[in-house]
Amino acid sequence: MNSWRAWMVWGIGVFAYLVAVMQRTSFGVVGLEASARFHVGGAVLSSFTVLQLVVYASLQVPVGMLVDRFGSRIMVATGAVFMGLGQLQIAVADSVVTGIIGRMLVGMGDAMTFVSVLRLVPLWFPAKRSPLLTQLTGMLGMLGQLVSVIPFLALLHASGWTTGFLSLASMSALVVVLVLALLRNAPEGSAPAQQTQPEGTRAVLAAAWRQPGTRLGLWSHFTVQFSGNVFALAWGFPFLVAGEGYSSGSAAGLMSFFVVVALFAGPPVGRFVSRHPLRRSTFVLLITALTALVWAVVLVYPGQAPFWLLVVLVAALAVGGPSSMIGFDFARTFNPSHRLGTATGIVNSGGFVAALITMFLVGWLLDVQHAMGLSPAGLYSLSAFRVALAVQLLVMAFGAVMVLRVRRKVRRQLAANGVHVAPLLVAVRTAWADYRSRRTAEAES
Ligand SMILES: N[C@@H](Cc1c[nH]cn1)C(=O)NCC(=O)O
Repeated sequence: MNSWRAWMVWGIGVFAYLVAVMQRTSFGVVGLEASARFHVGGAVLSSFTVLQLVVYASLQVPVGMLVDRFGSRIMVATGAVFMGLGQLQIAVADSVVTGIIGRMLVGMGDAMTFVSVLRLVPLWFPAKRSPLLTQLTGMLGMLGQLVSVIPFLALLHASGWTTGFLSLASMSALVVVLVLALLRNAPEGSAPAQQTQPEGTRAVLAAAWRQPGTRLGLWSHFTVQFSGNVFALAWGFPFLVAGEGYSSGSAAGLMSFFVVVALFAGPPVGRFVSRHPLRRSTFVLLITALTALVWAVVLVYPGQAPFWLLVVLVAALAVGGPSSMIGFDFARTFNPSHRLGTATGIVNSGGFVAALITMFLVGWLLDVQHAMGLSPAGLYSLSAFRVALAVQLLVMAFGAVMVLRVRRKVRRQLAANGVHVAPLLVAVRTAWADYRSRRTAEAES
């Protein structure tokens, strides 16, 4: 394996993903301008994001199957073409319908990128590097969110809507050129994806789904990622400002802190996964329990929650992003490479489906309380948010139960292959005893 080539291919893949994240988040940062351009309020504007996410989530499995069939190169390039066309459309759109079509095109292209880029990792790098590189892919891609918050917003303010979105479209054009010129599906000599696929497309899907490791990845992604998405993409800002009564400047600060924590948490999570592959689901469950606990404290806190508590909440939510990458690690370690795209697509639909369901439930619970006169202080009152956001605890509990159920199957499968996972307490006690005897041996030598 030619290592500089592997790094170049991965680097181009990561750049394509970073641009996809930038396209994905670009609309969210221009809420005020979009409101004026399309003459609509927040509710209609949020439907732009929701529809984009619906398209993204519903395409994950088909995209995964296509990546296995045609390889990453063509899928990443096609994704960039769709995103470029979507942003061109937004650049000239002046009605809600034409704007939504643009965002849906962006969602389609975005859906094709992450799964395809992740598939490059095990094909170009040795297995021991995969957990960390998977984390780094997610982490570096997140920088795209900062690009849309800072330079894109500045350009749009300086040169106007059309120039801003045309510049985004040109970034996708650059991705198409780079990918077609330099990105290859696999190192020379290893057979291209479509030739190594011994089963038909449907059989690949069925086999990926039947593998309990894929479903453990799906439920891990479902359980640990959605709360952060719901917060960052939909309800975090209204909760902090209208519910908790903080200024929009403080809320924006917390949102930026979210990105920073998610960025820095990636490598430690990757290292943990490399060192303790048999404790991946336990890690997911611990982070979920921690998130649920912090949410519970925030939601029952009498009156306005103190700022430090919200900082803790945002940190817990942000760690959910890198932790959800463990889901892709399950997909990779339990599936052969010819169905890795399909398995990754199945996993990636988990967190986004959970986020969409929860976003809807929170909105619905706010509406119901208001309609029934249960939130006299207003639709977005703190008491109404408390009830509505508590629904997340149910979704987390459901996901955790599914993780535990599928994990039993995975452990039975591992045991059949001679790998026995000791109960956590036994493993911790053994590790502690090993550590103590190492220290004693060091002290005596
Ligand atoms: N878990 C996220 C990515 C991530 C990594 N670090 C923080 N977030 C994920 O599943 N991403 C899919 C995508 O298309 O972005």
